[in-house]
Amino acid sequence: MADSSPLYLGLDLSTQQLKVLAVKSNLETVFEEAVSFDDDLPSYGVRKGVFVNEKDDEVFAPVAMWIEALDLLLQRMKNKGFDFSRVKGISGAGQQHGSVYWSKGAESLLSSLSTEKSLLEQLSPKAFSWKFSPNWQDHSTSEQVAAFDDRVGGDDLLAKATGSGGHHRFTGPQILRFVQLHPEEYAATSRISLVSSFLASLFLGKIAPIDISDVCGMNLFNIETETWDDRLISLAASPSGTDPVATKVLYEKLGEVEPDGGKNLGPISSYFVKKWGFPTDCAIIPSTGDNPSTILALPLHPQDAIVSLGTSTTILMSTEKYYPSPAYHMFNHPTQPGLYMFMLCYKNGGLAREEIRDAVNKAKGINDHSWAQFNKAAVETPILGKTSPDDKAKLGFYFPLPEIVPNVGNPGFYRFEVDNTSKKVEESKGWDVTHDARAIVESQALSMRIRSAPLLDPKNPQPRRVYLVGGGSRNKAIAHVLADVLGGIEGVYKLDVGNACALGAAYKALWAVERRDSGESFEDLIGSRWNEEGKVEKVMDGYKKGTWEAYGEVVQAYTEAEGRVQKGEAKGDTSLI
Ligand SMILES: Nc1ncnc2c1ncn2[C@@H]1O[C@H](COP(=O)(O)OP(=O)(O)O)[C@@H](O)[C@H]1O
Ligand SMILES: O=C(CO)[C@@H](O)[C@H](O)COP(=O)(O)O
Repeated sequence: MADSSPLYLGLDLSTQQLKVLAVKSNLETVFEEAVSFDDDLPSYGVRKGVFVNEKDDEVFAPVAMWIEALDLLLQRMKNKGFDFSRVKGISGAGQQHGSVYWSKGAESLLSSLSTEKSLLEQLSPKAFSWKFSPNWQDHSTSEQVAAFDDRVGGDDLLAKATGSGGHHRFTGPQILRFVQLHPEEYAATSRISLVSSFLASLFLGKIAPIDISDVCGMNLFNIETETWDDRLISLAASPSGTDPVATKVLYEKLGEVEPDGGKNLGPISSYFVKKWGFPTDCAIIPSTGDNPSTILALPLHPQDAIVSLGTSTTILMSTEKYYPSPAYHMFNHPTQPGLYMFMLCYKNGGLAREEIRDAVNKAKGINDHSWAQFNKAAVETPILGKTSPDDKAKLGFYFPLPEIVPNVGNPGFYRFEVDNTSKKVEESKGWDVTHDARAIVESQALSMRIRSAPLLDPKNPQPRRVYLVGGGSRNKAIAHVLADVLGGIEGVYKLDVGNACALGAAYKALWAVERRDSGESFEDLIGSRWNEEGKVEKVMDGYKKGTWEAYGEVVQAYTEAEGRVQKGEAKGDTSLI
């Protein structure tokens, strides 16, 4: 007999793809599908999911492309025989910070969709006052970020209030720039969604509220008072920052924030029932950011860290401590009031590693994008590129794009050498590009190690476990170097679950629908059904005596070299070879 047990869908609308994953109540993943923006929707002409306007430091994506991706994803699911009638709940994960500007007619369009036509035909362009969404790689808002920091007395006070100092990609500065550059389109905007709440809105058939965790990526929400911060809303609303009418208008465009990550926002819109066969009682649960969603892909212990090796590279931890600093981000936990998510986000993550991979291949006369040479070089190069204890340590910083951590506006590649005895840090005259394969992963991991230290128990300054997720997690050489630098008392693990953000979203939908009452926590419900066998694979030992300590010895030199890069005092190179 055909299985008719409930299914829960998690979608991930990330930079390069829209993915979906379905789980059963016992947490078993039974279906996965994806649409790649570059490969499956070439007519938009995006590269790696985005358009880049280098002149103005803008990075953005067409909203229509995401809608067409959803049409295509559902069609592919149907073609594969997916049984929509079993879906009892849907939640999602969206690339963070991006904003979608709905037109005045949007709600009525969303609520009266005809099954004769696709979502794309009916919503684009009419449902939007602006056809693009700024992407998290955008770097165009320096002026606005300075205004945000100043508004509350500096980036440390902004971090205290909102969980982060001012950041180019954060939605508040992006909205202010939109107000300044596109006043007519802003006036024609009825509501502003994040990418996550945009996704939920499509399924709900009306504008969904912004989620309690993803809202922390806006520089607009005060985590301490648990409400929009009036000082920052009024700044984003008008360049003067003192226009009460403009402030009121922005409050209306943003709407309420939903405090319960497991709230049933309502049943799925009738369009999806009639067109695809979803049941009428399928619940739409708030979508959150892709990073908050990732920490829901497994029951995370205190002192555990997740390293997400996607387009961006992030390190995530769940913590009871609200310990804000402009050096990193704190978000509300997506399901548990009183818990927080710590995050560092590197723009030069996957794309920078790919540049080095290609340079290493080129140096070896290989003209493709395979990882074999990069991996060989990363594993065979000794720790910090030192072949003997007296050798100088090699430290590299690889920023083909402007970087978030540290805040570096000018792209470039920087190589330093550290004298073993004097600890003097000098810019290198250059080294063989094969050293860069290890050096880039060491550099990214050292940054994570140094900046996550305040969150770890000082008596136990290593994570308990490091979990790797995202496209790069299948790479054992990267895991090897990360393990050397970060340690990990129990080791380094790969979360073998397909897409962790989509899985976290599917678990969130499951928890929201099946929790006994609003008191049953996500951790309790998912923890009681979780069996790590088949889902978690140990890929490396973590702590290796001597190795972890060797990296400890260059922490100071690393901080000094990074400071020079940040202050523009290092020369660097514009190419690797
Ligand atoms: N074998 C591999 N080794 C290292 N990196 C890889 C490998 N396979 C894929 N990647 C990286 O994974 C990234 C995409 O990760 P993914 O998690 O799918 O993306 P997104 O962040 O858009 O969700 C690419 O930028 C690519 O560099
Ligand atoms: O900007 C951030 C987090 O602050 C990024 O992590 C985005 O959320 C995009 O994620 P991916 O598409 O790389 O998964």
